[in-house]
Amino acid sequence: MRSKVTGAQRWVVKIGSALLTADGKGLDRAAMGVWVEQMVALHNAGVELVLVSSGAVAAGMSRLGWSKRPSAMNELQAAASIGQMGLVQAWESSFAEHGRHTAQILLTHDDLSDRKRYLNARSTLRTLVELGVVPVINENDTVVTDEIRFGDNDTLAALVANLVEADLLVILTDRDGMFDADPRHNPEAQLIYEARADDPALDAVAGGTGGALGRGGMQTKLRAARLAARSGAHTIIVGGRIERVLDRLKAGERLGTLLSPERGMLAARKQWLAGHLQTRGTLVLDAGAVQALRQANKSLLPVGVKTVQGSFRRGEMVVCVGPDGLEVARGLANYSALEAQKIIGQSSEAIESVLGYSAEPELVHRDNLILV
Ligand SMILES: Nc1ncnc2c1ncn2[C@@H]1O[C@H](COP(=O)(O)OP(=O)(O)O)[C@@H](O)[C@H]1O
Ligand SMILES: N[C@@H](CCC(=O)OP(=O)(O)O)C(=O)O
Repeated sequence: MRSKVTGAQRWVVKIGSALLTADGKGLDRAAMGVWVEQMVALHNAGVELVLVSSGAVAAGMSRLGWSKRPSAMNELQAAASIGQMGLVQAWESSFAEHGRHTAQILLTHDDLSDRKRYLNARSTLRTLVELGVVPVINENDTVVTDEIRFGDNDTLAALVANLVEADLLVILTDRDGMFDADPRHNPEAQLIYEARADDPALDAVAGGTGGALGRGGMQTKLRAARLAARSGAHTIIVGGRIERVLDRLKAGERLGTLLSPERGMLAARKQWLAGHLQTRGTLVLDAGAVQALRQANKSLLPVGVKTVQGSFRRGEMVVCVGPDGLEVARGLANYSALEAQKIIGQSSEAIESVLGYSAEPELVHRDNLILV
């Protein structure tokens, strides 16, 4: 029984090109329908789901009648933009049969390394998930080159797992999981059931690149598991054609390869925060706020802040000091310095009328706060 999997509340499910297309002949609608049924069952069981779907290039190739993946970048990008239409239509109509909506999100890695875009993507995704809609994410292939060339949606899925703070990343692929050698070349290869994501022995076994349609192979899947582990997520690499694979994973069956993070989710996040040394401003707290942070492990609300110093943007690191000027904590601000100036000393309910909008009730959420 895999308790980390059965207990996971937020899943990112990534489906690769190798699986989505029926031997290069367009999208495998029947297979998509079977995954959708299972995803809907997970949803009904209270699991929050985000889907990362490849397959745009492969679907575009089929619409254009191309049998060979083009090597020219402009042709790949054209194929992706044509195929993306079919891809989202197929997901939307399949989920609609179960009364569920989907939402299309196209992202690039650059979007996620820019703090402001990162926060915007995060709040959109959170809102969609709260609305019970399944976001369907793919790379924005028109504006990127490296990712489409390397077929690296595995990395995108891991970045999404970090973004939505998923506890589980499920990478569905055309093999049963990660083997101790490339099964295409070594029929004796054995499935690895469990490992620590950071185990260096895995580098040697994940050497080969992918198949004709997918491009990343196991290497990008391993890297994805390591990235996902940074925010404390577990990763499962598993065969998407295994019967009722998602249902069985949810039931705790030992399928595929489970790659575990070295630390728990919150610990991983706090560690990441602690390594974030550059601070952009200071919040001076009143005695009550200092006590709430230190003794009750609470979030910092605007009402407990007396002054704001420095110039910081939403998402940047600020130092929190007590009335005596001594550092109490540091954390990521939910509002910029200019916005913070306007809302300090006020109740969280007042944020909306002061700013004209309200992002979060806290100035710094406790998950983004480390006590000093
Ligand atoms: N150690 C390994 N275990 C399993 N598969 C491997 C391994 N090394 C390389 N591979 C290859 O990786 C392929 C899956 O990657 P890829 O084609 O990129 O799929 P996807 O489109 O699902 O991302 C498999 O078909 C397999 O041949
Ligand atoms: N974003 C592109 C390429 C991504 C890709 O091939 O990734 P994968 O099959 O997951 O290794 C697509 O949708 O076709």
